[in-house]
Amino acid sequence: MKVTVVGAGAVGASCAEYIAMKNFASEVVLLDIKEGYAEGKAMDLMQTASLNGFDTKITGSTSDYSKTAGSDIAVITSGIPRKPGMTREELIGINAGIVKTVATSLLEHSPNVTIIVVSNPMDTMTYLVHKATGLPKNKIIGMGGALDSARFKYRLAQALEAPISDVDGMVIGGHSDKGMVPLIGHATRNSVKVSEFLSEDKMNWVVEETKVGGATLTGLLGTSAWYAPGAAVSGLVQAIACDQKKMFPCSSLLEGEYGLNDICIGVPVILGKNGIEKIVEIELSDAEKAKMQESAEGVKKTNGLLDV
Ligand SMILES: NC(=O)c1ccc[n+]([C@@H]2O[C@H](COP(=O)([O-])OP(=O)(O)OC[C@H]3O[C@@H](n4cnc5c(N)ncnc54)[C@H](O)[C@@H]3O)[C@@H](O)[C@H]2O)c1
Ligand SMILES: O=C(O)C[C@H](O)C(=O)O
Repeated sequence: MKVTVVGAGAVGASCAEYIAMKNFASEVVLLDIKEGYAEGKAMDLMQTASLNGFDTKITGSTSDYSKTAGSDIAVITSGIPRKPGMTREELIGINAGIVKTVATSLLEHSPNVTIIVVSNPMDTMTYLVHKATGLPKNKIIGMGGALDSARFKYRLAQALEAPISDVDGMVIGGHSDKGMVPLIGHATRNSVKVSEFLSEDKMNWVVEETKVGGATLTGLLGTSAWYAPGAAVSGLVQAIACDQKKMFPCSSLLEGEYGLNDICIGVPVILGKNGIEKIVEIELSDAEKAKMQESAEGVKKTNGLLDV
């Protein structure tokens, strides 16, 4: 199993590290445009192999896509991150050009690749990869909901004063400060709805903190987060590489599901060796449907800025 990660910055290196630590891939190629940067990150990570006990071979490449040839899975993290006070949507001007070039270069050397899009604004970048590559829709996956759901569970555990392993919950919709739809009505503590334990105010707090999860970290760090994003990507890569049939909310091209068309947005999907093997349509309340609709309108507005 060969995995390429484009962009050897904070998120790309974290992806490579978590993938290697899980020891399921034979090879990870890191690629960046900064001369020597991916090679340096790869060497540093390889020097953790004997310490951390993995056999995955990590190599680096400066802009040489021939090194990525025959990749089964590629992760696109190249592009700029936001700074405090910015929205993810403001990154489109620079990141759209980068993501389009990267996706087409990947495909030239790996025609059967499955692409996981991370660069922001992620739902729009995922849509752009569809338009730019023409790959089948099961082979293009946007990562956002897996991360947002992890943040949702973190806040749920805090509010419940419970261990995270006790809680379950999912975030669908667009990966944006306003567009996320944390499904608080479906969230559980050991199969019991969290509304049995939490006041309306506490549940609202959980939802609002989840939606601004990325912005809160950007404010603290001065740039956006990388540990949880890298871990979330590694979970998707592993589900595909190991044919796990695991369910994650991912940005997926919709053709009528959830009443939406011609849009990539976060919905629950089953990930296995064929990428997105199924889009799962869950029953939403009227309020949740309205939020999903509003979220989709936001994503479509950003898609409208693309030159496709
Ligand atoms: N979807 C998500 O949940 C999620 C989570 C975290 C970050 N992100 C996004 O991921 C992106 C990367 O974030 P980061 O913190 O790693 O940024 P970073 O600046 O640390 O790394 C980005 C890397 O991309 C490289 N790059 C730029 N253009 C390139 C090109 N044409 N080809 C190859 N490499 C190129 C840069 O040299 C840099 O090393 C940002 O757009 C950020 O918003 C998304
Ligand atoms: O917040 C960001 O801009 C990066 C990423 O989308 C995140 O949610 O951490």
